[in-house]
Amino acid sequence: EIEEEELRARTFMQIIDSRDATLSNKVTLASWAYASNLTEENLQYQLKVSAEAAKQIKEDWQEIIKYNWRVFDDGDLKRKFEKYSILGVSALPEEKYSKREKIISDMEAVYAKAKICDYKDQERCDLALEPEITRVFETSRDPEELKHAWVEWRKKTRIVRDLYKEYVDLSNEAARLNNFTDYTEMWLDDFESSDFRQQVQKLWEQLKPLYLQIHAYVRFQLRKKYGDIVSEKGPIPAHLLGNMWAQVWEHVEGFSQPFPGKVKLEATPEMVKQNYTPFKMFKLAEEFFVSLNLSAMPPLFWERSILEKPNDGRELVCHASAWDFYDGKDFRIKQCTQVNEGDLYTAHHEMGHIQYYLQYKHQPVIFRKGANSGFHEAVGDVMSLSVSTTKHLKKIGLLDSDFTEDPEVSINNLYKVGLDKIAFLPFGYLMDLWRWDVFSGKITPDEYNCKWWELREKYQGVEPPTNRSEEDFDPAAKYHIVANVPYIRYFVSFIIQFQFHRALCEKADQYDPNDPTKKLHECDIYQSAAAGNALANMLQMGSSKPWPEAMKELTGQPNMDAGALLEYFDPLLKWLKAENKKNGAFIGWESSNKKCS
Ligand SMILES: C=C(C[SeH])C(=O)N1CCC[C@H]1C(=O)O
Ligand SMILES: [Zn+2]
Repeated sequence: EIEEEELRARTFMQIIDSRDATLSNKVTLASWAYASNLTEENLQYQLKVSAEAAKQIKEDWQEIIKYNWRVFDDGDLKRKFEKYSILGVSALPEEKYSKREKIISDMEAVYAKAKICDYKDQERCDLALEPEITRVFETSRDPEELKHAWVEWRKKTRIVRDLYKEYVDLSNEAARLNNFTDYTEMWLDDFESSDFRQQVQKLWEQLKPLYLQIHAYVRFQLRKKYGDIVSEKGPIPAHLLGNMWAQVWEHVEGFSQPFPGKVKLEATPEMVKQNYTPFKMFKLAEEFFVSLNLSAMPPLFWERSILEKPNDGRELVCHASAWDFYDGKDFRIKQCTQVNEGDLYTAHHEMGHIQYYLQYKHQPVIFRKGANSGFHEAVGDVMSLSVSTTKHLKKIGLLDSDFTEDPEVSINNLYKVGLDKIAFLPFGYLMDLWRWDVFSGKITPDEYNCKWWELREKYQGVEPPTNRSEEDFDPAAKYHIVANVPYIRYFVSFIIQFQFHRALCEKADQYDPNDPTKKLHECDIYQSAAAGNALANMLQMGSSKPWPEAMKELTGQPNMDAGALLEYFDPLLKWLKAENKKNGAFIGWESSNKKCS
């Protein structure tokens, strides 16, 4: 009677799948409505729809667990039941479920609506994170102005500290109702690898020497520019690195290029000169995907996406995001796009999510996810690795027409990419190192902030511009913390995207380890259908198979491997080591003299 039960189970799964599609569409529409217009009415509607969905999911789950799915023959059917048998946060009793949903929505709204006063004009107090405060970090070279923005933003976002503690407790309660030890274990279940944390720790250890070199070089350059506020051997003051969270450092490139005096490697002036608009930026991104024989954006994408910040006075979540509405037709991006190079790469990043949605839209809903969440974050960045090459930027007319390649310019560009990709690694790691310990109880609420700064110093070698205390709650200054979005996916992405890039560059005949004229960091896969087809074959799998099988499908081997990133940046590592030696730059950092109490 196993066969008979398996037949019934197959029919039942089809019913569950279509029910899941309808429900997911409704929940996503309500969530989009609120995120795009943060009114009380839209919040109430989102909470109502979310509560109803949780109720329905719990009812379906009662049915699902009645099947003896562990002994089924059909692996595909088994995998569906295995995934549906984990109820998730819907396991919470209704009022606790809604309480937790409201807490997350409220924390996200605080972040989205937060405003600070202008350093130069204290009367003007309407500066939002995007675009105003972001622009200060990218353009100001006044340490006092940067410190003001850094401190004031954190004063406005730390007010969620008590909400966050409740969110942690409710999330752990939900995890335990799913037979996980805590919410950390529930998050990590996604990676389907029992030793995932060890794998990630080992990857960081392989990458740390490269990070130490770029950290030492950047600190040396910042000390030259800003003087003694940057110590010779201590951590780097976080407000001087061109980014609110010091997570990417490309905005210090202008005054720290390995070979100064070379042509500027920035596309922004050309974009402005050529009257680029956000729409044109996304059209350019689409054209890159189509050139690889991948899918164009469907009509609804252009009709329903929000590609620039609305100027009708509404409040909305500006943090860039890509949305799947689970009906095979409606896919959207919401991004408060500015016309600059960084946002052009973000546009490619977000469109990478949409491409993944399009490639797996034929899958049952339960498999319409990345092979793991790091895969989803990597797709768009793989495109940007090609787009950001000087040869590509020149090809699309975004570099000076009289631009000429030479080995020093190549190092300058590799350095610029490194200020994004290498600098990011410890931040991408420590975000969830902190949260894993918070959910597991190793970090208690009375030490939330000072443990955060311990990790920021230990892994990233940065320090706050002023002393901190437990009055502060600096993790909440970062979107993903208040929005309940895991982060280790980005650390994974920044490693595997180089494995994907290397595989695609070989397919595009743009890279050959034995041919010095086909270097990995100069590869541009543009217009290679061979590369695009190989990528599509992997993307179409969705999460229907464990991620090592998807990794093997594209790269020929099943593991995460730092080797591709190290190979890509090897010429830069050689240059940095020599330069740091020549400058007598201190490698690593001594403990900070800033206090947290
Ligand atoms: C662009 C997105 C939306 Se999925 C993002 O959150 N990213 C992309 C890179 C890292 C991380 C961040 O901004 O912190
Ligand atoms: Zn993303």
